[in-house]
Amino acid sequence: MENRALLRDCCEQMGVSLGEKETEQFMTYLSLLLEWNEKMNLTAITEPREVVLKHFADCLSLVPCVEWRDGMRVIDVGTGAGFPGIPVKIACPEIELTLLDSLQKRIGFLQEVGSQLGLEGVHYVHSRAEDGGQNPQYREGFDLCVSRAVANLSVLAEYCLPFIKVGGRLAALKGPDAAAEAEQAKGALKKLGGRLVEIKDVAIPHTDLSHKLVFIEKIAPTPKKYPRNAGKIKKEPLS
Ligand SMILES: C[S@@+](CC[C@H](N)C(=O)[O-])C[C@H]1O[C@@H](n2cnc3c(N)ncnc32)[C@H](O)[C@@H]1O
Repeated sequence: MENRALLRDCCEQMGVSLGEKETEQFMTYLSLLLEWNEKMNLTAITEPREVVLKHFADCLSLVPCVEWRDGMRVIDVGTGAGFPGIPVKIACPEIELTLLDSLQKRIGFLQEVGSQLGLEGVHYVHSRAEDGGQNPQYREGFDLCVSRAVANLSVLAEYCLPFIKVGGRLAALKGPDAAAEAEQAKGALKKLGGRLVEIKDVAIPHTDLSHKLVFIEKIAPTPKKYPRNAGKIKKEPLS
């Protein structure tokens, strides 16, 4: 199946509506990703079909699981080449999206993607999550934080929860060990003002792959001492 048709079929099966314009935006994103990947390390996945399934469809699986609102403030922590933030933004253009990553060259790539796709309401932030979460400009300023493949849930919670408003959510795209990670992160979530809401199983069409979506609600402000510095977070994960 040709890439456009494959993407549209995945979307149909997942209940994501994608028009002509959005489909073309994905095709431009695909070309840019593969072109820039020859000059810099953006993704280990280099087959166009695999990009459509393992990056685009994988990230779009989040779309039917969230109530998207006009002007909703969303941050993607450790976005890398834009996953899951850019696919979500293409499918839900009404959100305000902040893409944060600690690698400047990836932010440069994302700015080019945003410009070529004509995306509006996207903010590009070169920062470590630990620094961004202590910055008053970003702290507790988001309705939703999304993240994929950045850290285990205890560490990820310390990176992400400081960005989220009380009443907002973290949606983490996780592998098969999500439940065990969530169990291990219980103490961390409590200290950071979070509460596990649900873990959803998601199947990716046209593959035998599945992943888990972990939803955490922010129920209390995060104490000022979190996030700690990078060394501390990794050496002594909260428990
Ligand atoms: C394995 S990649 C995953 C990228 C993307 N989320 C995806 O699913 O394809 C991890 C990304 O997180 C970024 N990262 C790791 N630690 C970070 C931190 N403390 N603050 C901000 N970004 C971080 C890295 O630069 C990298 O781009």
